[in-house]
Formats: sequence, C-alpha cells, structure tokens
Amino acid sequence: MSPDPIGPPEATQVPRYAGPATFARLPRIDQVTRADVAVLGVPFDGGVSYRPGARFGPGHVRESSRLLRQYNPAQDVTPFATQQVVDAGDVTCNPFDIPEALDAVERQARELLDGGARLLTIGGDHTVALPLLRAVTARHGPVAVVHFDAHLDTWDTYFGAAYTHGTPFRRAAEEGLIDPEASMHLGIRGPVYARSDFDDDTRLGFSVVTAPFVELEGVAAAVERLRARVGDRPVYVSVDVDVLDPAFAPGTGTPEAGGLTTRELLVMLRAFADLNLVSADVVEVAPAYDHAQITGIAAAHLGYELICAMTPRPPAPLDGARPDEA
Ligand SMILES: N=C(N)NCCCC(=O)O
Ligand SMILES: [Zn+2]
Ligand SMILES: [Zn+2]
Repeated sequence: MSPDPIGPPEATQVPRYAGPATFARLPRIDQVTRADVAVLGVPFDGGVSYRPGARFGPGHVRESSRLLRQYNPAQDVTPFATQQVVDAGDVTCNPFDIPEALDAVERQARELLDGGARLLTIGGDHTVALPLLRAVTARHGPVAVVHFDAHLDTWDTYFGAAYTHGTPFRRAAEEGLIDPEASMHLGIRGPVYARSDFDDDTRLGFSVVTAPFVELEGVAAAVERLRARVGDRPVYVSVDVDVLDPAFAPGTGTPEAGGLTTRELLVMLRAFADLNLVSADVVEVAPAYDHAQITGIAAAHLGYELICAMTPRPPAPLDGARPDEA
C-alpha cells in the first residue's frame, strides 16, 4: 500500500510565511516516495517578443501560493490529501540556447510523466508549451489542447526564429502533437497581424472562443463549447496568464486590454474536473510588472484549481446517496 500523501504543514502550527517557498507549501519531490501530481517550474523566457521577465515566474508564483488551503469547496475536493502532490523544483534551462533549453524541459517532463505523475508546469514564457506537449504526447498520443490566451500563438516565425512564445502551437500542430478535431483557444482578443491569421489557425486544427464571446454569451456558454469540442479525449490545458485582463494580471510580457476576469477563468477551469485532464501549464507570469502579487496570486489559484481538477473523485454511489448517508 502506498503511504498516505504528505501535504503542506498546518498553517495554524507553522507560519505560512516562514521558510523557502514551494508551491502551496507542498513537500519537495525528494521528501516523498511518489508523485501523482508534480508542480514543475520552467524559468525560461528566451522566446519572448516584447517584455522579458517570465524566467522569474516560477519563484514568484510559489511565493504567491503560500496562502492556499487544503479544502476547495468549489470542487469539493481535498487535493493534497487524496493524491501525492509535490514540488519538483525547476528545470535547468540554458538561457543562451533555445533548442537546448526546450530539450531539457522535455527530458525532465518525460521523467516525471514516466514515473506516473501528471504535471502542472509553471512558466516561463509560452515557448515551453511545445516541449511539454512533446513529452505529454509521447505518453498519450495527440491531445486535445485547450489553450487560454489573449493570443493565438500559432504564428510562424519572428525574425526568422521558429521557436518563440508566439509560435508553440503552430510547431505543435506541424509535429502532430495536437488533436485537430478537438483543440481550441479561449479568451482570444485584440489586434493580430492579418485577417488570414485566423484562417491559418483554423487550418492547424483550432477552434476559437473569443473574450467578447465570453462577455456577450457568458461563461456557461463558453464551457459548453469547450465540453462539446474535447469530449472524453485526453486534454492538455495551457493557460497564458495574459488571457486575464491586465487589471487582473498586470505582471505579464504582452498584455492586451479587454480580457477575462480571474473569477471567470477559475469557473472555466473547474470544468476539467470531469474531463480527461492529463497535464497543464500556467505561463507568462513576469513579476517585474506585477503589483501586490496580483498576477502571482491569480496564477497560484489557477494552478490550484487545475490540481483540484486532477484529483480523483470517489465513484458516485449507484443509488445516488452520498457515502455518509448510505
Ligand atoms: N504568448 C504570448 N504571451 N504572446 C505572444 C505574442 C506574440 C507577438 O508578439 O505577437
Ligand atoms: Zn498571450
Ligand atoms: Zn501565449
């Protein structure tokens, strides 16, 4: 039998502001014997097209996650008690060599996945979604990518460079990593380079739910589209924190006005609790532009909600009664 999961220390006994930060004050991977969910930092921002600084994202999100508690009433789960969640530290990324950095991310992600863990990766810029998808598809085959972002990130090249934070999902589609019947972007908004960007994006296998759609039709309608698109396929969720309005996530490199609220996005992420969520990332947190940990706290809660969605639920009793009523 596996030992009981080790969770964070009681915040009523050990001050939550004390000691070095791990995500949600969880144990480090070397302090446990197994990992069902591994939180992995990727301090890499060599692919950015505008403001740099997402290499400091993992540390900032960990610092901003100290107040998270054990029970999530919104999903009725105790994520750190029913599975072993660990902080797996940071990938050692070469900041001077993009392909080498991406290889390092893929290698470390594969190791954790091969050990039976699902991943919650904290970026880093959005370039890192590509090696993460390479690692995840090596296990699951092509996945339904559900991508929350202001930006399509299916552009081709920047200054002739193929591996950037504006291009990961084009490369992923070209490499056959995404399921073109089941992938989608949510929260897209703002100016693009040309109208044909959307045609290219459709051809690569994505459907789009825009931020104005969420505003006009509502979160429930957006979630309905999401469910219809992915069905019961293995899903990889990629959250670029700039999907949030700059009012809710100022600390990011390519902010666009008119985004989602944190509240709207948290509700959407809860939908993955009954979908087949295999791994996820939260990227593009750039603390130099943050204030009062607004973006860091948002990212910490987004990550927590994703971990909760990965938490196994007890099967529903056949007669519909709750176990404690039976
Ligand atoms: N993935 C993020 N955050 N941004 C992509 C924007 C690419 C551009 O400069 O057009
Ligand atoms: Zn973006
Ligand atoms: Zn992005």
